[in-house]
Amino acid sequence: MSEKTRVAILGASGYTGAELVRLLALHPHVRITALTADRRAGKEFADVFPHLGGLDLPTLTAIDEVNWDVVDFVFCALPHGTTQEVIAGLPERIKVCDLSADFRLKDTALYEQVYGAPHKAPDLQASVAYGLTEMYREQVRAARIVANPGCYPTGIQLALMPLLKAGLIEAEGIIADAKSGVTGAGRGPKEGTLYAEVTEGIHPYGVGTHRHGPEIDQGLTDAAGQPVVSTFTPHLMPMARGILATIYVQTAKGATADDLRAHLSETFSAEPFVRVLKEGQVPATRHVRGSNYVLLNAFPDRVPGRCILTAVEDNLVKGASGQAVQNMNVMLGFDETTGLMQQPMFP
Ligand SMILES: NC(=O)C1=CN([C@@H]2O[C@H](COP(=O)(O)OP(=O)(O)OC[C@H]3O[C@@H](n4cnc5c(N)ncnc54)[C@H](OP(=O)(O)O)[C@@H]3O)[C@@H](O)[C@H]2O)C=CC1
Ligand SMILES: CC(=O)N[C@@H](CCC(=O)OP(=O)(O)O)C(=O)O
Repeated sequence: MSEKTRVAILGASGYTGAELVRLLALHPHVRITALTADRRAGKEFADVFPHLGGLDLPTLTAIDEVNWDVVDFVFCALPHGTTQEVIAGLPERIKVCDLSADFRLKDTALYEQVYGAPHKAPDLQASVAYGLTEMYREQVRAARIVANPGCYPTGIQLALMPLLKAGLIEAEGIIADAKSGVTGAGRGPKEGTLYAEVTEGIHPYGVGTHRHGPEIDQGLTDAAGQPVVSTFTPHLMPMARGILATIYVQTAKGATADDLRAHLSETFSAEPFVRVLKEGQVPATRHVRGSNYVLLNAFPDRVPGRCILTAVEDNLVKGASGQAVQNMNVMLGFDETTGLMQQPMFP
């Protein structure tokens, strides 16, 4: 057995950082050699996340205290806007999977417009692969830096890209309505994620303006081979994890929901983490909790010429840390499912 890959997790005291630790604890080819935090630097990981207290892990440090000589691969789980400079400063031999939004948009001018700040590493951007693994596997395999997709764009693009590529749905009139658990907003304290603000209610946010809209359109445009501008509305749900996307599409002339489902089934038949459900089966966030699966289905609409697609995923797993481990497996030549085959917990 060759030497284990030495992994650093930057932002390990956050939700996606903790999920990375949980998943990597089962990974036979890696060893965690550095964990970083900001406010919690200096603390033991087990004191921050007692549920993972049984693991032998390094103490949380500030990023500038990491000894890069003992790191081969970096997961960057920092807030967006903080990542470009950090990654630009890493030794070139280190491969990176970035969970933030900092490198997801290929057009740096669009990035500046959407995120309201200049891109701090535009030279690196051109070589970054977008890590929607099932759609961009070969680019991921060849890349030194992979931008892990946003949680909402993961399920939405997986449902739509194959259908646009095949010409089974129209590029116009796509509407994605999505609901997320509160962990999607991160662990840092914010008024909007206080218990009293979230429980016993649901509300949309970023209506017509959410920053994942342009990210979704980037993939849809690539798949359609023509510009796609979609409608995307996220909602915050009184639950900890999970995303459900309900997507309304105009079918190409003559195409039915059965055709869409059959094409998705065929496209993903060899994919370990994307399952297309049987006719009429309704996906639920409870069916993917803690797992790296995405479940898809297609339903007929009463409105002639329209269909309804559904996608569910765990925002912290396939929507973040699970997909990041999947991308690492591809980048480093490991079996893609290594460390990721745990089944969902139910209920
Ligand atoms: N949550 C989700 O479902 C998803 C999140 N993402 C993205 O992944 C990234 C991490 O998200 P998440 O884990 O939810 O975030 P959290 O807010 O839970 O964690 C953020 C982490 O970054 C550290 N940190 C915060 N500010 C700084 C700073 N200025 N310099 C260095 N470290 C800092 C925090 O340390 P400390 O705890 O000490 O403050 C913590 O370890 C974000 O970019 C997010 O957008 C992507 C997909 C899904
Ligand atoms: C519930 C919630 O607040 N969700 C986050 C998205 C989390 C995520 O995947 O995306 P990023 O990596 O792009 O931050 C939001 O809407 O901003």
